[in-house]
Amino acid sequence: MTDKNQPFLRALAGETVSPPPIWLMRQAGRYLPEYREVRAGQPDFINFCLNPDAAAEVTLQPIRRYGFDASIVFADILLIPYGLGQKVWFEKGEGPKLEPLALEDIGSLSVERATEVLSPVSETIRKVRAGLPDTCSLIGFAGSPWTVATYMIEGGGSKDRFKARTLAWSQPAAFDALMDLLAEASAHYLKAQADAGANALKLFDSWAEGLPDPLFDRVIIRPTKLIIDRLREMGVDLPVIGFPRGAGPQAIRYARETGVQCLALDHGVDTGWAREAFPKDLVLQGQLDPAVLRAGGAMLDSEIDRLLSAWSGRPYVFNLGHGIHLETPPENVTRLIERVRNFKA
Ligand SMILES: Cc1c2[nH]c(c1CCC(=O)O)Cc1[nH]c(c(CCC(=O)O)c1C)Cc1[nH]c(c(CCC(=O)O)c1C)Cc1[nH]c(c(C)c1CCC(=O)O)C2
Repeated sequence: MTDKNQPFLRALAGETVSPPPIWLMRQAGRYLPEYREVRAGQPDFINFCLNPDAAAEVTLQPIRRYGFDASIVFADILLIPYGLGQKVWFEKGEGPKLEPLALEDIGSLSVERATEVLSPVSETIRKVRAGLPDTCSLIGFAGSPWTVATYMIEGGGSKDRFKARTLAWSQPAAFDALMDLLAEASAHYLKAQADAGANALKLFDSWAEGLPDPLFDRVIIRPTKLIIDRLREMGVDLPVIGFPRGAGPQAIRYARETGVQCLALDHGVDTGWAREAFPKDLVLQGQLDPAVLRAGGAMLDSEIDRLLSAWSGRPYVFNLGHGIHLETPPENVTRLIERVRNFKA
C-alpha cells in the first residue's frame, strides 16, 4: 500500500487530485441505521469506543456504504481525559459529562495510564486497516489540548468556555502545564495509532473560536506545535490535518507555525478570502455546511459545485465544515459523493 494508491494521501502530499478525494467528519454515526443497530447493543459509549470489534465495524460501515477515500477510526476526543484518570460519561441526549477538573488536581492525571487504557484504539486501527480497500486511507485522531481541556474544566460542553478562559488568564503556569500534559498524552496516543497502521493524523480543535491573540498563541498554537514536534521527534512522519474551528484569520498563523500539512476549514470561512490568504502549497479541506447536506436538493448541488470550482486547481480534500448532523438522510450523502466524483475541472 503506497501513497500513490490512495487519492487522499496524494492530496495530502500536495498533489492536485481531480476530482478531489472525499470523506466526511463524523461519517460513522447515528445518521446511519447500521450504526444505530450496533450502538443499541453498546449502551456505554466509552466501552463501545474501547471495544475493537465494535469500533472497527462502525468505522468500516460508511466505507462499505459509500466508498469514501478515507476512513476515520471510531473513537472520541474525550478518551484522553478518561485515560488520564478523569471521570467521563455520556448521557443520552445530553452529550458528554465529566467530573470537573481543578487545576490543583493535575497531579492525579497520568500519561502512562492513558497510553495503557487507550491501547484498544490501536487494536481497532489494526482491524480497520486489515478490512479496508488499499485505496482507502485511515485517519487516526485526537482532540487538541485546548478543546479537550475545555471539557475537562467545564465538566462538559459549554456556551463560551468562560471558566476555561478565566483559568488560562488567572493561573497561566498551571494552565500551561495542563496544555503540556495533554500534548504529551496526545503525542503518545497518536504515535500508537501511527504504529498500528494509521495513514494520516487529525487534531480536532473544535473550540478554537473566540480567543484573543495571546490566548490563541498559548492554548492553540503552542500545544499543537508541541504535539507535532513531539511526533516528529518520535519518528512519526505522517501528514497531520489541523481543524481550528472558528479561528478565522488566526488560522493563517496556525497554518504557518504549528507544522500541519493540511488545514480543515469550517463552513463559516470566507472562501474567496481563504483562497488568497493561505499559501498554495497548504492542503485545504472542507467546508460544506452540514445543514445544506441535511437539507439536500438543488441547494446542496449548487453548494457542492461552488466549493468544487472554488478549490479546483489546488490540493484539496472535499469534506464538511463540521460533523455530519444526525438527522441527515443517508441518500443525501450518496448524492454528494456522486456529484463530487462526476466533477470535471
Ligand atoms: C468535540 C468532539 C467530541 N468528539 C469529537 C469531537 C471533535 C469533532 C467535532 O467538533 O464534532 C470527535 C469524534 N467523535 C466521534 C468520532 C469518530 C466517528 C467519526 O468521525 O466517524 C470523532 C472523530 C464519535 C462520536 N462521539 C459521540 C458520538 C455520538 C454518541 C452516540 O452514538 O450516542 C459519536 C458517534 C459523542 C460526543 N463526543 C463529543 C461530543 C460533544 C459528543 C456528543 C455530541 C454528539 O452526540 O454528537 C466530543
